[in-house]
Amino acid sequence: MAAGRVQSIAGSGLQSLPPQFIRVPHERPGALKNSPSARVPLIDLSNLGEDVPAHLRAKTVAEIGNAAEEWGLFQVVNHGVPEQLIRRLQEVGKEFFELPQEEKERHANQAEEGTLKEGYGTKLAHNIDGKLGWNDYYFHMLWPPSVRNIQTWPKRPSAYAEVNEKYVVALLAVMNKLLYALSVNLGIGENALKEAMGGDDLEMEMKINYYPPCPQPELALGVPPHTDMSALTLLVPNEVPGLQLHKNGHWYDVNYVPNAIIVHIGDQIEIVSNGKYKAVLHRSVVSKDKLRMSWPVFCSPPAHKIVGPLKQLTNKENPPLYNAKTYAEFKHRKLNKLEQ
Ligand SMILES: O=C(O)CCC(=O)C(=O)O
Ligand SMILES: [Fe+2]
Repeated sequence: MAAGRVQSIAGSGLQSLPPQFIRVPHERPGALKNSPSARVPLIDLSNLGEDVPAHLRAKTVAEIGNAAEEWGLFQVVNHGVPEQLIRRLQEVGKEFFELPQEEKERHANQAEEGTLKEGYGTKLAHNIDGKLGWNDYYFHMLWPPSVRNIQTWPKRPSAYAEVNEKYVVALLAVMNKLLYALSVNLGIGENALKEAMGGDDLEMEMKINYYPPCPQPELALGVPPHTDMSALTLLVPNEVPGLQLHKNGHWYDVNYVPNAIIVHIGDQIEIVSNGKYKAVLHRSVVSKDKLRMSWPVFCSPPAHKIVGPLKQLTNKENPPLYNAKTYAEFKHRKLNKLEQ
């Protein structure tokens, strides 16, 4: 099946949702009534600064550690990424999606089932009765500069590359702070997690999610339930809520906090921490009359890096709970639904 763009389908003025987007009843957003809005932990990252009293820093490290253990997701404020830069990132991403369809198609990726390829895309169903998400996306490598393929980035708007290059530098500092705090909280030395994720070879990938208004949002999902394969995912949404996380058998809305960055613990941090930190199960829902967009940046080890439970965290009483393997192998297995 050729990939129909959700944006084009949405723009054709439908009154009801085409069948390929209708989820089975138990997957529908309304299946669990009154899913409460979760007050996910909100953490002030300025308290990790060098000039902050030691007891405040220790308190922040503990807050981050607890959030990673209990929720696998939290939001950070005073993170050091300028508000204006986040706004620019969002403007240039939105402007790309507002280009004429033929121009967007010139950036179309060569998507194969179950993989993300650089460029503009729409996910294909994984199997014969697989349902589609109400979502188009753009995906490209962002960091380090040696892995960027600028020719796969949007060419318009013309500020796109410059804004993204600035954004990733600011975001790298946030990622480093988080990996530092997560390491210190495990009592394994402040650089241990960064090193376990590849040190300076750690990679960052930009995804822009575009969720147009949906005629029957109660029957659809934007992105179906999953944990991210990454180490950490750092996401900024627009102001339209839609991210939900699964906790204690319920789906909870993640509340929108202006200018906050949403941090997801991904599979690789769960593995190296031998399960102490939890990769968060999450999904996105869509809106009847509003455009939702989100900008997750996936921070992941390079393909060749072997990832397994850290030796310092395992012993006779705490045997390793995960098999060590390269990140490339992990991805291959997850995308093809093979046992890890
Ligand atoms: O749009 C969102 O808030 C979540 C998207 C997501 O989970 C993903 O793209 O991996
Ligand atoms: Fe995700």
